Amino acid sequence: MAFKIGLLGLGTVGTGTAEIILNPAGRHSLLKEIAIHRVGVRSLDKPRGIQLPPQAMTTDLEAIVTDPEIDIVVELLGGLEPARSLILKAISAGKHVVTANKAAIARYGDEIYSAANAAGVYVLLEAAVGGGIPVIKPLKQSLGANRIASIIGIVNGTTNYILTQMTTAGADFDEVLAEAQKLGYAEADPTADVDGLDAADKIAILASLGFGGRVKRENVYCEGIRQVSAVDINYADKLGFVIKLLAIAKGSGGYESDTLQLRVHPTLIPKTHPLASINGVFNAILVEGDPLGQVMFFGPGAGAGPTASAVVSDIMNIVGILKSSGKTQFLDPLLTCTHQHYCTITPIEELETRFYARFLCRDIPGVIGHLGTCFGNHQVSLESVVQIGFQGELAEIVVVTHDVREGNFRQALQEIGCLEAIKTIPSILRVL
Ligand SMILES: NC(=O)C1=CN([C@@H]2O[C@H](COP(=O)(O)OP(=O)(O)OC[C@H]3O[C@@H](n4cnc5c(N)ncnc54)[C@H](OP(=O)(O)O)[C@@H]3O)[C@@H](O)[C@H]2O)C=CC1
Ligand SMILES: N[C@@H](CC=O)C(=O)O
Ligand code: NA
Repeated sequence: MAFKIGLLGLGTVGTGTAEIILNPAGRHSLLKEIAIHRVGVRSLDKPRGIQLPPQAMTTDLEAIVTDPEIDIVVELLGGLEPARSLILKAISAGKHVVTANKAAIARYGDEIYSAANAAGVYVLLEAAVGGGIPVIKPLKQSLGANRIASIIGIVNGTTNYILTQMTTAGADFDEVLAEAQKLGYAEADPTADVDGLDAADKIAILASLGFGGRVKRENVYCEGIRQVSAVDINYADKLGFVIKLLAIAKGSGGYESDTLQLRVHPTLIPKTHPLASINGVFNAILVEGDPLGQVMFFGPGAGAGPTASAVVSDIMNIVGILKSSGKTQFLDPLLTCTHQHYCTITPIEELETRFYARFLCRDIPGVIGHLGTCFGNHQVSLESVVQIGFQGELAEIVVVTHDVREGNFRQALQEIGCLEAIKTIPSILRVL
């Protein structure tokens, strides 16, 4: 008897998922016991890249999540609604759920996992972070013995693809974004990628798993890559850095540590750092724990095949459990989410980090001295100050600070902004 899947969505990831299930040859034998029973889409007339029996296709998604024949609902719609309501309905109908929807889980994880635990069903989400990279299950299971100190990742394929193309080919932002959309990497609304929201969803999920507490999505500090310019990419290169969109979660005391720093922003990374060489659509997540030390998960972070690989592995995981126990009255605590408390997130102005700032100023004697005085007034110590180029009549000065409290750095910038010689401060970026 086959285990029946109700597939919600037949777009990039849905099609990739169906392709694997319909072509089990040469893969794990459990795949032969999985059948796509029904598929829910928005439009029945759209041409599809895969052949499915027309009678399996429907626009009535509620009928799928309540269909008594279906064992596992696979939600690959994206967006918040109707995804959230359909997941909750599937759970209350006793279905296990597999989803790639980080946006919905990051915001409604609390509601969804409470419902799933009460109903005795699994909600698995390996595809939601890092696409095809196994990172959710390793964090839940293989790293469970560790006190996690930090999780730092490049977790958005679209922005990494854009930054890589801008760095290596001097490509234009809008053109590369259009390419990423064509390749199926970007979200339906690519502002979620470009503005860092997708990465923020993902780090909220990873932090919750790594640090054993719930995270309020709105507490994740988030900046995207719109302000990263070719000029800064060049300066970063000259100073020995590359610019990447990083998602960072750091705890103060391991598992169930209550205070976390949680942020997404473009970051200058030393070229020697392991994350510096992660290019294109690839993602990587560097986890540091005690006693393990550092471990890095690397692979394709978006796209049909890689993401479907993660979706299908979750389906197989559930099928394996159903086959061996026949029921799931007692959920495996290493596969579920049972956190009850919310972590406290440190406000961004309290955090200490290095900064890169670029100033455009009149080329008059003493400017660098004035900058140094303003920084000194706010306990901001400088690691380097360089004046390399000109933009028209204006000199360009770039500073890199030592670790400083963000609040102090911002106060210093305010004072600097009032200096007669300073015209603008076009870029402020953090440095790892
Ligand atoms: N693309 C990627 O690389 C990755 C995506 N993800 C996540 O996977 C999920 C799916 O993404 P992706 O496949 O790229 O998205 P697509 O936009 O390519 O596909 C979405 C599918 O859902 C259907 N759909 C959407 N809304 C509705 C609705 N209201 N009613 C009925 N059907 C609906 C669409 O139907 P129709 O075809 O008729 O329009 C389409 O088949 C998202 O949560 C995304 O964040 C995660 C990792 C990587
Ligand atoms: N839009 C996302 C898709 C995978 O999660 C990305 O670009 O990483
Ligand atoms: Na993954």
